Amino acid sequence: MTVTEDTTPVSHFERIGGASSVKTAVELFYERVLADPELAGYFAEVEMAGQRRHLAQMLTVVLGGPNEYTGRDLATAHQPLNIPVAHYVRVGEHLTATLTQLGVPGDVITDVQAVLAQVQDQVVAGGDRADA
Ligand code: HEM
Repeated sequence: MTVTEDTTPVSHFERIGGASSVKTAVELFYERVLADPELAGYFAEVEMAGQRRHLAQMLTVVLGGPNEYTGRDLATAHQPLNIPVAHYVRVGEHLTATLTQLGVPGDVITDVQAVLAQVQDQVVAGGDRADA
């Protein structure tokens, strides 16, 4: 029986090791992004310490940890950047590769990818679907 797997309230956040694991993942993720010549330019003027903090806070929420997010909403932060779908896909690949490299379980990665798909319209150019 695997009933306990479905009913035990252990979040993905706890399973992967909590805040320190998220911090490591975010650091590795931005190392990859900044080393990618297709993406580095977006971050040329960005203050990366705050950027890492905000992504770590957001990833924590996505993984079912505490919500302490203090950044802007995703559409406000990304719509001015005119990001094409190809770059959105590339960023998602870097995140998946990072989580895989760190040994994050496959079901957690699948759930993170599902959230990435949900926010695509807020992130990519012209996709702002704020239900006004
Ligand atoms: C795929 C899902 C994505 C998520 C969950 C995400 C998450 C975030 C978060 C939490 C922030 C901080 C907002 C703030 O500090 O107020 C941010 C900012 C930023 N993101 Fe993303 N992001 C995503 C995709 C992308 C992509 C595809 C690019 C570029 C190709 C990108 C480039 C940036 C840049 C340059 C900033 C800083 C904007 C500024 O400071 O004005 N992001 N993102």
